[in-house]
Amino acid sequence: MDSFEYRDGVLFCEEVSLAQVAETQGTPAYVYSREAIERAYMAYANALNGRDALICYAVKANSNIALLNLLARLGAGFDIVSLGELERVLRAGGDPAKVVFSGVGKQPAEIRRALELGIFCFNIESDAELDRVNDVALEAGQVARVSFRVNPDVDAGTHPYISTGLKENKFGIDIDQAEAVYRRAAALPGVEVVGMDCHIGSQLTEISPFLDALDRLLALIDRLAAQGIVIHHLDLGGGLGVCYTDETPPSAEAFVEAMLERIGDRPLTLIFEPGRSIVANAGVLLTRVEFLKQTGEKHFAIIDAAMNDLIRPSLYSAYQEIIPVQLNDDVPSRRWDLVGPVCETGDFLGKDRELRLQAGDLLAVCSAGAYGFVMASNYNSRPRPVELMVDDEQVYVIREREKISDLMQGEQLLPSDD
Ligand SMILES: Cc1ncc(COP(=O)(O)O)c(C=O)c1O
Ligand SMILES: N[C@@H](CCCC[NH3+])C(=O)O
Repeated sequence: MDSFEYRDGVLFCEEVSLAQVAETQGTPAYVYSREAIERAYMAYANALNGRDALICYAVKANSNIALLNLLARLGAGFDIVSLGELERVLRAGGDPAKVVFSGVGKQPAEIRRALELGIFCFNIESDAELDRVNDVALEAGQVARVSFRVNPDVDAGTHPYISTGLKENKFGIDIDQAEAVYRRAAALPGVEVVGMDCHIGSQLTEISPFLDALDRLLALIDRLAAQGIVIHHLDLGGGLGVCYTDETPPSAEAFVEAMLERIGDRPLTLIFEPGRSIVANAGVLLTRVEFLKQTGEKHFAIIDAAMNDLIRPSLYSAYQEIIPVQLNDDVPSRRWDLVGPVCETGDFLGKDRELRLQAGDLLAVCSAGAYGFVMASNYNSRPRPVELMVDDEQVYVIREREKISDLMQGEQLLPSDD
């Protein structure tokens, strides 16, 4: 987290004190560093230098339009999974011609709109979806460019909830059935076969599962070529992990170089769909300690952020580092469970954390830039946090804190009984 560092005992994001940010913007608050986002994106771009490639940022990781706009300015394409994400990309100034559309359940209206905008490619995940895309394209008088998401049946070695490349997962087309699907697609008038894609899971900390998947896909590409079906692009998905605590994932450069080396001089346009590795460590969730409380042997710090603001710890038992915004060596250190105000036992952001805490202290939950705000909910009728982008000395509100009135928007009372 280079863009976040202590200066005289206070945590800064770039040139901005996070204590100051909490004072002016309140808590909980998501704070992102522009510099960190751009650096993470450029690590991919530089490693691909000169190669025919597209970096399609996975919008699901963090879909704020200000953030998408920064990436679009750097030339990014986008990996989307819904009409909502597609419209966000457009609003952010993204180029539809650099959009790939993933996801297992694309609706006809979503396909229609994507065709109308001329996206780069549909990443198709089943036989039935192929028929739907073909039908919608024919109705629209268009031809859809398609790739098939091949499930290579490799173990990504990650949390079972975020592993996607095994036979037992719902994603993609079994590699053993893929040839037949490609042959069928090649004969359909509403689609043009252009690519192959895969995505084997998220938060991968080793290169070897990517290489295993790549080898299986390259062999399939060769088998298809022998049948006259030419694959023009290969999309390796996202999935590169980040350091939340002591993980040591390969750098984006090392990862891209390993893929390039294995692909050699094959005439393939390469696509990557990174999400987490672009934004996770570019963001923190700022929160304030409301109360300290002891029950039996346990010490709880009740903070103003909760599982509805950041669900990863509750959902995946994910570990996110939690650090003080202002260092305070005068207070004794002890182990705390950091819990939110939501009425669920599973509402915690960290357990058993050694910290020096007093009521009123500010904390930063680290690595919260990916799958943070986007997975936030209004459970317990809690307004979602403000999102802020720091750029050098400036702080920009890129999404206002929700108001109580926002929570009831669209709700209606029944007509009165009299
Ligand atoms: C198809 C696809 N592409 C890209 C991503 C982004 O993955 P990550 O955030 O792990 O890079 C995901 C989510 O895991 C995905 O499902
Ligand atoms: N939301 C998950 C990752 C899911 C990846 C989406 N395909 C996480 O927070 O780790």
